[in-house]
Amino acid sequence: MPEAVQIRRFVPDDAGAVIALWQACGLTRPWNDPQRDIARKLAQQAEGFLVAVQDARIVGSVMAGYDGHRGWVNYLAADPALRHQGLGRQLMAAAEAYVASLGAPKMNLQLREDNTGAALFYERLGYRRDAVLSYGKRLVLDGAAPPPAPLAQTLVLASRNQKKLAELQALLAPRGYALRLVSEFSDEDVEETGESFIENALLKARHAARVSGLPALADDSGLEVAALGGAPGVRSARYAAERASDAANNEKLLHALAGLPEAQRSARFVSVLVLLRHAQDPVPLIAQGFWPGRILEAAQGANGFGYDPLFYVPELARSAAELPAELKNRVSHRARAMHSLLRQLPA
Ligand SMILES: O=c1[nH]c(=O)c2ncn([C@@H]3O[C@H](COP(=O)(O)OP(=O)(O)OP(=O)(O)O)[C@@H](O)[C@H]3O)c2[nH]1
Ligand SMILES: [Mg+2]
Repeated sequence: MPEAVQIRRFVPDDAGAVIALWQACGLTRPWNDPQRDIARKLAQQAEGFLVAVQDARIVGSVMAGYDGHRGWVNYLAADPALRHQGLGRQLMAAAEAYVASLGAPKMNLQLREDNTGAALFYERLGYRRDAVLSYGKRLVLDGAAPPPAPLAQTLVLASRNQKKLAELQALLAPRGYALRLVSEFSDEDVEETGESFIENALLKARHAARVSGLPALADDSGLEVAALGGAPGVRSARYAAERASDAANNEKLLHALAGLPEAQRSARFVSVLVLLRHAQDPVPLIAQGFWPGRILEAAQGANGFGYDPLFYVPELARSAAELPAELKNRVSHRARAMHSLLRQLPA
């Protein structure tokens, strides 16, 4: 006899099974990349992404969220082998409870006009067809080939941090850009004298564009801890000392927060990206990305770099150093800044 269905939050390891389920239920469409849809949900109200599990198998899913006016539900899927057993109803009840807990006064959903089976299902749950037309406009063409790059395909990266290089390269490769490190062109160290991430990123990018003759990308990033008034902030790399090791910085941070309860350990990573077309570019492209979390009491995980082992990501219930590189690169401050930067590039 199969065990009872459990509904729980989606975790990244569920992705393969969930996508297979969506395919079995006919929910995938060429213009919606399911991996990207999952990544987007993990970045927004991730706790509204639920799965149904039976005998350690994913048999259902639902994505719910609240936009400040209405609750919305997407990707409701129930294993076709378990039809008519109340699984869809159970998932919808969980989705409704979630958006109601956020204060949403009404749940909305969209159905394709020819999906009469689903229409009957929702009517049985008390949903009524609204006298409205649904309009949409695509802002990102997920399924389409990437637009041609407007810049030279090779950019110089104004950084000496190999971990940043790896993350930024992975983010830019799908758009056809390659990165070369500034150290190929100059050994000179740029002093990061700015008070803001933007100022420091500009200093680094100007220098790299000048010594290489290439368009330049710089990332200035860091960790802001609320209880420390935003420190270490722009000084994150040199918090414990000039050229401090990650371990020394982490140790100093733990010490500074010693004894503080969880509720007072909130923090965020910040990444500012600057892109200059040339060394004198008067109109730099600038993008900022933020990643909220909190500081753990002890290091967890071995991936990533810097403060990753101390940075806990509540939506994923893991430290940043426990995330596979590919997942960190979908949800991090750097990924968010890069998506914003890419949106500013002319198509
Ligand atoms: O755990 C982390 N995960 C991250 O994803 C991350 N991003 C930034 N940081 C911290 O902030 C400093 C940046 O300082 P920063 O922008 O000056 O970079 P950097 O000095 O390492 O290299 P460069 O690019 O300046 O050459 C870094 O060293 C780290 O301590 C991170 N820590
Ligand atoms: Mg630096």
